[in-house]
Amino acid sequence: MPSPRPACSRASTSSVTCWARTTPSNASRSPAVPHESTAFDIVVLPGDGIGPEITAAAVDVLHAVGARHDRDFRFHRHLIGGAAIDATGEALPAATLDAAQRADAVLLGAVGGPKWSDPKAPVQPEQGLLAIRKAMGLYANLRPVAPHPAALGASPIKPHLLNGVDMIVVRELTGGVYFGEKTRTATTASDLCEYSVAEIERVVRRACTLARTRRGKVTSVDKANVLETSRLWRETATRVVADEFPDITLEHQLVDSMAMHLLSRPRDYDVVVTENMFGDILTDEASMLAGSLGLLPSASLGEGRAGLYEPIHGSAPDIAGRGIANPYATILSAALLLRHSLGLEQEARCIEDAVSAALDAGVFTADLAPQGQAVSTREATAAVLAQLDVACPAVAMRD
Ligand SMILES: NC(=O)c1ccc[n+]([C@@H]2O[C@H](COP(=O)([O-])OP(=O)(O)OC[C@H]3O[C@@H](n4cnc5c(N)ncnc54)[C@H](O)[C@@H]3O)[C@@H](O)[C@H]2O)c1
Ligand SMILES: CC(C)[C@H](C(=O)O)[C@@H](O)C(=O)O
Ligand SMILES: [Mg+2]
Repeated sequence: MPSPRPACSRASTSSVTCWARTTPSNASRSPAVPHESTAFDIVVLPGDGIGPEITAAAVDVLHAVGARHDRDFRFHRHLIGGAAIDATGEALPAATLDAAQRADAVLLGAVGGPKWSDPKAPVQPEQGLLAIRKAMGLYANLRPVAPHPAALGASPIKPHLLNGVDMIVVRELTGGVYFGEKTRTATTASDLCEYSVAEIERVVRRACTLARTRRGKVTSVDKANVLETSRLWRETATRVVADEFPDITLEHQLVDSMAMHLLSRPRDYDVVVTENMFGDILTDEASMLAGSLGLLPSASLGEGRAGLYEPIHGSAPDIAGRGIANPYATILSAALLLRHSLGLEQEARCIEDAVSAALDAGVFTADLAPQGQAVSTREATAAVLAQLDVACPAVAMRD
């Protein structure tokens, strides 16, 4: 297994030229043996809002990488979310789930939007996303946070706090309050938050395995001063680390103060493991370390090889259809797909280096750029495609 090393953009002129690589090969999932095959079936779920724009960008990049490396990526588009509700009445049609379960990997844009947000509607787009995660057993959602040196100016956090920040949040994805029983009367409502020991153990093990390939530190985030589920979480995490990962430094952090420390001393964190809802909220907050929601990719993994890859952001209805969404988070999610599901580490690095080089070259969409200097989604994608040559010369020659 290659040891983790920083990704250095060859085009970089910044004094900090290495973009910390946050997802070392095969580090966070069951052994991913490099694939013998050169043909791969990738299910693409564009979804709603900016989903179609950003998945189109990532597919373009995958096509280009596939062509350069003689890989046959076969894309199969299916419906999910609001688009699926409009067409079939269901947020996750059976045909979509079936295709996803047979694919080598799934690339998803985003779901949801005002068109489908009536709380009284029989089905909501977000249910499709939760259902596919659950049905595919994708319990570990890896959300790397490594601010790019060229984009530090877009962050509201002081640059001296950001240099060297390199963490991965491992968010539990198929349990907790998201999936507990819901009740509703005219005057009350409840959402049950439930976790089993087995659910906590497996995600903590995933976090510790990942930490072993990094700085060996795991921060477990909970609310053990109030919640029973958090007390079970803390107890279980402590036992798993003591029994199985004595080499890992484990610290516990309450989620409210974590929200503060994340911004005041983000460099201190290596692997952060937490339950479903805390992970959702903390990672949107952490995106401000990187400068934009549009920069953070994610990988949702289970025990099998196939995973689901999506940016952490949503369907951004406020900018949908305008061609200005930042495609980098989705393109970087495609890189995670190549690494974790297809075992194509070199190709994954190629994409990451190309995005890094595009950022170094100042190719910023509106979420990152000073007013008047922003490029469109397509221009940003074109810059990544152009940088594939610069970022991967050795691969280009080999092929
Ligand atoms: N994984 C998903 O499919 C997912 C994730 C989060 C939210 N959602 C859904 O998305 C809808 C909108 O939610 P929201 O507005 O709270 O969150 P959001 O992430 O869609 O948008 C929040 C803000 O960030 C901006 N933004 C997000 N992605 C961007 C990108 N790639 N480039 C530039 N700017 C970007 C948006 O324009 C908006 O101002 C809701 O229906 C929500 O349920 C879906
Ligand atoms: C849309 C919503 C169900 C989803 C979540 O909360 O998991 C989103 O916020 C995310 O971060 O992927
Ligand atoms: Mg979220």
